[in-house]
Amino acid sequence: MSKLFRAVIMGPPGSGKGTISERIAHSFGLKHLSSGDFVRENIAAKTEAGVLAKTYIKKGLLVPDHVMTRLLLPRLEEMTKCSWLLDGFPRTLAQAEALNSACDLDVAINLNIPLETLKERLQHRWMHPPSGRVYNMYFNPPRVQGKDDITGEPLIQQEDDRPEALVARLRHYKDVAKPVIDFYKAKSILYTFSDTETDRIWPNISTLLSTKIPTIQSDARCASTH
Ligand SMILES: Nc1ncnc2c1ncn2[C@@H]1O[C@H](COP(=O)(O)OP(=O)(O)OP(=O)(O)O)[C@@H](O)[C@H]1O
Ligand SMILES: Nc1nc2c(ncn2[C@@H]2O[C@H](COP(=O)(O)OP(=O)(O)O)[C@@H](O)[C@H]2O)c(=O)[nH]1
Repeated sequence: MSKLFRAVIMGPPGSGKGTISERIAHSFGLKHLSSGDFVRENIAAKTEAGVLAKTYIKKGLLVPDHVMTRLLLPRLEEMTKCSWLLDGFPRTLAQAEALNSACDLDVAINLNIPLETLKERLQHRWMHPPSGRVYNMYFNPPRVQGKDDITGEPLIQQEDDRPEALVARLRHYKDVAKPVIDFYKAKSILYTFSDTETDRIWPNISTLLSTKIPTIQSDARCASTH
């Protein structure tokens, strides 16, 4: 049987996790699993974890670790035949430890993007909340201004993407992400990419993954996203 490949992608809000994950999923046939999408699906389906998660998100808080792991780990356990890339999880050391007990990771991608770049990007990020699809008015604008490409539904700007909220959000990210980064560094699977442009980072990530995933055979390719 072919070897399965498991990776996580980390980075502050606006660092390009979603954008780069889509490119990886498309180029390497990994399944893109987004924790934000899982949360939104559970909220829409009114599952027990979804109802609980909603109360935190409404207050602009992270969902507690035990709720996130309860939501995510069973989904990962179902995917024994897929190579996957996990985006948005783990965000805390407790989540990284829980994931470590459930499976072995091959690579942890860490995006290191300057603060000014993050501010600029998030100021222009528009989102389609039901699907989690994101746009940028310059980098990847929607076909019709203010409308989602697939459904035609309106796009919104998230409150916490506004510059005033961002600095506190980034400080919080740094505090909780540092132990996770150290955890993966100690396991020698951490790969950090620093630049202001996704298009300059992407060739380096692509080269890394080409060496790490020489032959994902067809039975381990799970091309669709989430
Ligand atoms: N690993 C996680 N731990 C705790 N809460 C999470 C996690 N993943 C998602 N969430 C919750 O779901 C919400 C939506 O997640 P999502 O990743 O789509 O957006 P986000 O926080 O705006 O991140 P980013 O801007 O980095 O894309 C988060 O704001 C958070 O409340
Ligand atoms: N200008 C610019 N915008 C980008 C670049 N890469 C991603 N974006 C946009 O920046 C925003 C944040 O990217 P996203 O993938 O959502 O980041 P995430 O929060 O880490 O998942 C989105 O609106 C993207 O379309 C880039 O290289 N340049």
